[in-house]
Amino acid sequence: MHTLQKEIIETLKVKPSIDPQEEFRRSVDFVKAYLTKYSFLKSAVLGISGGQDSTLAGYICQTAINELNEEHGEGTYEFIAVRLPYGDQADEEDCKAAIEFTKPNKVVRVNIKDAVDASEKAVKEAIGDISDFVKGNTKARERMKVQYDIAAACSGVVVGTDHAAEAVTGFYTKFGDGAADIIPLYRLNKRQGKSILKMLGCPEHLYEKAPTADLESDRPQLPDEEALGVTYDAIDDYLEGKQIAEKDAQTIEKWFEKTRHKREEPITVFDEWWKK
Ligand SMILES: NC(=O)c1ccc[n+]([C@@H]2O[C@H](COP(=O)([O-])OP(=O)(O)OC[C@H]3O[C@@H](n4cnc5c(N)ncnc54)[C@H](O)[C@@H]3O)[C@@H](O)[C@H]2O)c1
Ligand SMILES: Nc1ncnc2c1ncn2[C@@H]1O[C@H](COP(=O)(O)O)[C@@H](O)[C@H]1O
Ligand SMILES: O=P(O)(O)OP(=O)(O)O
Ligand SMILES: [Mg+2]
Repeated sequence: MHTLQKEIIETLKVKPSIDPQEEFRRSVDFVKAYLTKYSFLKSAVLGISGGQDSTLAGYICQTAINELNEEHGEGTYEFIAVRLPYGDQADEEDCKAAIEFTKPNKVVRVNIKDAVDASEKAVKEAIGDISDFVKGNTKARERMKVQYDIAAACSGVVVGTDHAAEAVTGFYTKFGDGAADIIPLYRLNKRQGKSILKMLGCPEHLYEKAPTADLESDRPQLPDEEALGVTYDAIDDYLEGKQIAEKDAQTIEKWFEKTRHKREEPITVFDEWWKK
């Protein structure tokens, strides 16, 4: 095994194989324990995109909230699913299916288009043109901002969907979807998340769907694998400690190094990691 591969697996705490039921319970218990530790917390807030990760995180949250309400009285806690389209969402039907499967206590919808377009206009006036790619990251940050507004108004925590297969490549927007209060999928790779959804009886098309950040208007629904230049199968194998094609390992490790800053706190005079 590559030395870096070993370091990555240890850092991201990935197991070579999982028992889906056991890992599901571990995440549910984690959400329950966190919410009950701080008595003012009453809700879990999560953006539901119609993709695999938010479907899984949503089901985990709703299960945790249902159990908390059984233990503490109906209506004490709620899971708030947040729809955050930029205008019309191409995979609207998947989003509806994810909500039907997770059965949130509450669904709210905030169209982020006006806010993102206003920000783009103001920044363009100040500094000149910004690319569609940069605007894509503004969408992710606007989504996170809205979730924090809702969490603040509803005594909630913002739930993130980061997991090992995204963390290793840093395939998320810094302080956008990379920002959250709790991340119950941390430690899982993509196929482990899929196996949990399968065990839970999730509609197959939601976990077999091509993962997409869907941030760029010029390249709608661009598959993550195309943007990354490596498949999730290869990433998952790498994270499970398997030997993969040298070219794929190099691609993964290049992303890992390039995005190291995203997995650290903002850099201070005391930090040394970036000098290596
Ligand atoms: N598929 C899509 O539709 C789509 C669109 C946009 C972004 N993305 C993905 O989302 C992710 C976010 O993109 P990104 O990484 O370009 O933007 P980002 O905003 O997440 O990170 C880039 C920013 O991080 C900071 N930064 C960069 N290198 C640094 C370093 N060495 N030390 C400290 N700070 C540093 C800078 O502020 C830079 O602007 C990427 O993985 C990208 O591919 C996908
Ligand atoms: N369209 C969306 N509506 C609500 N929430 C969304 C939307 N797109 C993304 N999100 C949230 O961001 C994370 C990360 O998405 P990636 O596909 O991994 O980039 C997603 O799990 C939602 O919580
Ligand atoms: O984060 P999601 O739910 O959008 O899943 P995916 O990353 O598979 O698009
Ligand atoms: Mg997605």
